[in-house]
Formats: sequence, C-alpha cells, structure tokens
Amino acid sequence: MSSLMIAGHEFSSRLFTGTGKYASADAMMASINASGSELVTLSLRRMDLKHQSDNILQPLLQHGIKLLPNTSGARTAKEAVFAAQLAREALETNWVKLEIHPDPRYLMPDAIETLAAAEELVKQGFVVMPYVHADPVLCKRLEEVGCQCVMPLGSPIGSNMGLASKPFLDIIIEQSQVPVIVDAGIGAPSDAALALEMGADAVLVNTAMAVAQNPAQMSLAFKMAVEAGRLAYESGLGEKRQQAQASSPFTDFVGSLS
Ligand SMILES: CC(=O)[C@@H](O)[C@H](O)COP(=O)(O)O
Repeated sequence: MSSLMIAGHEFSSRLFTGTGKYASADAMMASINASGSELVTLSLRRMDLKHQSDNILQPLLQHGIKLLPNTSGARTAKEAVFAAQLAREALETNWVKLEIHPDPRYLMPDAIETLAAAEELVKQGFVVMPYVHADPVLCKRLEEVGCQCVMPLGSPIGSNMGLASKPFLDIIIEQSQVPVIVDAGIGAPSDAALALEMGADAVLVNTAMAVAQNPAQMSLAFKMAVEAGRLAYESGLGEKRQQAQASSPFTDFVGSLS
C-alpha cells in the first residue's frame, strides 16, 4: 500500500484523528495508538500552551505524534490567522488545520473567510489544511492559492452521518491535484472504507472513535477499514453495471463440446 505525502512529509497511515470527547487522556492515547494515526489535530482552546501540566499535549509529544493544531472556535479569517500564529509560536509547527465556523449549532465552515485566511496563511509560510464544505469549486480555489491538501466534510462535525456529501466528494477527488482528506461526520469504519475506495487520500475521524463504548477497539476497526479501503482502491475496483453478467461465462465450455 502506498504512503501519503503532504508538504514533503510522508505518512504511512491514512487515518488522521482528533483529541476531543474522550473520557480521559488515557482513553484518548489508547485510542490514538490503536488507530496507528501519525497526525492528530487538537484545538488551541483545549491545550495548555506552556506544556507543563497539559494532559493532552504531553502524551502526544511523548509518543512522537505529529501535531496538527486547528483553529476551531475562530469565526473570521482574522481570528483564524491569529490562532494559527499562536499555535506556531507555542508548538513550533507551521502546520494548521484551518477551521472557521461562525455558527456553533451546525459548525458549517465559512467558505469566504476560509479562502481569505488560507491565502494569508500560505503567504506567511504555513502548511494549510482547510476544512470546508464539499464544494468542488472552493476546493479548486484553495488548491490554487497554495493549500497543501483539502479537507471536505462528509457530513456535519460530530453527526456520525457518514458520507452525505458523496456525489460532491467524487468530483473533488476527480479534480484535485492535492491530497483530499475527508473530514467530519464519518460515523463508522464502513464510511471510512468507502471514502478510501472512492479515492480519497485519507480521512480524519474523531467523534466516532471517542464516543464508542470501547474507543481503542473502534479505532482499530477504523485502522483496518482505512487500510482495506485504500488497498481496494489501489487494486482497481470492478465497474458497476446495470445488467447482470454471468460470473462464469459459458463460451469456452460450449465451444469445446461441438
Ligand atoms: C477534531 C476535528 O478536527 C473535528 O472538527 C473533525 O472535523 C472531526 O469530525 P468528527 O468528530 O465528526 O469525526
């Protein structure tokens, strides 16, 4: 199975994860370890930037996991750029998951503010991973301004509704010259497998793992599903057909009787 490159960094796992909604830091770490994830996103709002007593940040750093600070909570481009700058200072990383959602009820990403912030952050030397609606035109624009990947949603954050945006994800995957990471709403391992089978380069999953009765076991299930989906994609899936076609054609057999 091929690895994934983003901004010159190689990932052998195509499953990215988050840190929210776990019952404890131990449960979070057990889950992240079981998932095999090498890139974990965390909100600036949830960490102690001095590192000292942070029970989220410390275990992640100890396990050598690459951190992806996100700008969750930002409602405008200005706030998001400021959050990214703070994260760069505090965590010494220029990677940022750009999230701008003005309405906490739906957490729908603001396309206009996201494009403006992405353009500015790219200029400032950030590796920008924008969380957006599954909008093929916007994804192309974000690629053109220099984002290193795009992160279209499957369905609303935390909804576990799966790939409600599938027809649009198909277009984004077909058009994109940068990795496509399906983010948000992935509710079951089968959703993740489907995303990879469709040709998505990776998925980001948080809620479905964190709220499972057994988060570590669920994370292992996601790991296996992502690997299966990618392997199937790389193996070349058969074409879908309207009509039946015999699995064991008779032609040769019949021919040999005459
Ligand atoms: C943690 C994070 O970045 C979320 O905003 C992300 O979009 C994952 O969504 P789910 O929690 O629905 O998996």
